[in-house]
Amino acid sequence: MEYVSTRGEAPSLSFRNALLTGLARDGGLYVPRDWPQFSADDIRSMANLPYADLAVRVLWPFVDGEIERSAFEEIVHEAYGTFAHEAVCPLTQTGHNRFVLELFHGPTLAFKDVAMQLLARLMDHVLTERDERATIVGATSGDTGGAAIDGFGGRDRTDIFILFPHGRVSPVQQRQMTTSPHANVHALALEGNFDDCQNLVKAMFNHHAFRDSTRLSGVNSINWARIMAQIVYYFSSAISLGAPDRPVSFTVPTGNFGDVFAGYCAKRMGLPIDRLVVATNANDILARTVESGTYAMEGVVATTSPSMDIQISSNFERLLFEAGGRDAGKVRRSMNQLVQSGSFTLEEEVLSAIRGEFDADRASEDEIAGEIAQSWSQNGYLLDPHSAAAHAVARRYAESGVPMVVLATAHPAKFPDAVRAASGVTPDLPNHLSDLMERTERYEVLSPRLEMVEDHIRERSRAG
Ligand SMILES: Cc1ncc(COP(=O)(O)O)c(C=O)c1O
Ligand SMILES: N[C@@H](CCOP(=O)(O)O)C(=O)O
Repeated sequence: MEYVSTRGEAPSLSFRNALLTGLARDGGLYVPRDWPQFSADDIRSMANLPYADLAVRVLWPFVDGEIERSAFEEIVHEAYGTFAHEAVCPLTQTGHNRFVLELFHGPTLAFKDVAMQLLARLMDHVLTERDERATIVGATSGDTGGAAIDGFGGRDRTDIFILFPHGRVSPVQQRQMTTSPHANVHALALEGNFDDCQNLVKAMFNHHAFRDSTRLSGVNSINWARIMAQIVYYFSSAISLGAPDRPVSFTVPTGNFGDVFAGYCAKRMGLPIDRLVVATNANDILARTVESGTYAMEGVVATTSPSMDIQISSNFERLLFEAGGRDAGKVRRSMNQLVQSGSFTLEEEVLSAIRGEFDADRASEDEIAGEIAQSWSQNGYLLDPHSAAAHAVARRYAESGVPMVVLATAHPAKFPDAVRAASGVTPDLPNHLSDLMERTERYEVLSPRLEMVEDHIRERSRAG
């Protein structure tokens, strides 16, 4: 499979090169040249497969031939062997025709593990085959960082640098990044918000001399392989609920638009998805965009769902590319306008293509707290604030006869203060993290200046 950039000016790449590249050299994001297709019979034949076997079936067309099939199977099985639940991503029913897809049974209790456990092993495999090293950079609003550090920590071929907004992640999230015992892990607390961290990561990729000298690789959802891995759980949950013979809708707590874009990919591949509902917190740029047709940045407010406190939603660019008929010129113009004026307006046909697939809505802080409380008192089911935002929004989009699956993207124990305040219950961390708050922290505080961050990384990277 070949991968093309959403901005049309970078060379197309093979799977292995797209995996190691992260952001395209023209500033765009890679997407597959074609969408693999699964017929209804293909999907029927996937019923009852264990999660790892299903992942091999769904993902193989994206990898096809570039990694040996037996090695790929081994990597996938090893990645999902790290999950604490036999089903990997189990479904729980929380209401009439409403289900929660639990994506938090991985090592760091966040949905990021589903992709990161696979990505780290795939990168390691390719780097070993090529006898190369890489410098991994990532920006996080809390969860990507911990998951990446768990995936890459101790791997000899990579040094990993994670930029997080100082003081704006939960204490559990911070410690998952700052207590790694591995020398190849570097946690960097930036004086700024998540968008500042993400802008710095993109600026490092766009600084080609730095990028080449440090052999930069990215693990944010700008990396296609992150999205790819997340497609699988749309298949597993929809098949459990009757696909391909019954359509299913999904509500997805959204920030960088990676997770919900993976649902869109699943639909393009033949999975009968009815609606994809984008759920935001008070940082509702995506809900406003779908309502008004204008993507307009405002300030970020800190919420109890910090991983969604985002204004620059990277993967929306992938959707613009698809909804605009893969017109890279249009994407470039919109992205340039965003940089210059902080907003862009969608053409009528692009907006109507988006509205044809997506709904979007927000949950306020009060609604999120109310949802955590209601779910606990009615069902004895604890939601974390991100999942609660989606669960609250999902109630508004119930359709008779179509199951609604709400993606639960984090374990409530990652956000104990917000969960306790809303429900009166303090969720416990699982055993493997029970001493997390006593572990010694190691991190550097930096100001969000490109030269300073680059110098810091250059001095510590072993890849150059
Ligand atoms: C717990 C949680 N929920 C939801 C999101 C939003 O996901 P995405 O950025 O893929 O839209 C994130 C961060 O990515 C997260 O960590
Ligand atoms: N919410 C994310 C932000 C980064 O998103 P990514 O999916 O692009 O890595 C986080 O938790 O860090």
